[in-house]
Amino acid sequence: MTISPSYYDQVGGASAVRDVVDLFYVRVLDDAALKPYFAGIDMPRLKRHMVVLLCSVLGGPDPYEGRDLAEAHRGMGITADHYAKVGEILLSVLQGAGVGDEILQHVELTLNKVESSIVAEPVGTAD
Ligand code: HEM
Repeated sequence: MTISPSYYDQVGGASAVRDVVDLFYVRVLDDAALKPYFAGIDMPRLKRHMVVLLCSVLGGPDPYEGRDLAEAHRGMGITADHYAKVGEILLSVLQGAGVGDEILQHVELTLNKVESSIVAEPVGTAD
């Protein structure tokens, strides 16, 4: 019987995820529309929490112990457009790091699932 390695192992573990997260925030802060959200934020701490979250989404060994995503983003007024931009940056950095389609799809699905916790406006409502 073959036990296939977790997505976490396939992407190269914590050090690969750290590299992805570093580049992710470089790209996010490089975007004039996104940068203001991060004014005054403790970026090393944010990066640490994002690394642990992304590792756990990929099936890594440690559970995410940062704040609940709804609580962490409450009151920021994040729009669906800005959310989409951030999601695209994450997927493009993962793709640039050589992460395969199956894992990209898993991350995209997860991003869709947590969107309503993070954006400040109703998601997917017609009126
Ligand atoms: C795309 C999905 C997103 C994920 C998975 C995510 C994940 C996280 C995580 C894990 C934290 C740290 C929570 C903690 O303090 O324990 C955080 C905080 C934060 N996020 Fe996000 N985030 C996302 C989208 C966004 C977007 C779209 C924006 C703004 C455009 C944003 C802005 C922030 C800011 C400013 C903080 C710092 C909050 C603080 O320390 O007070 N995030 N996010």
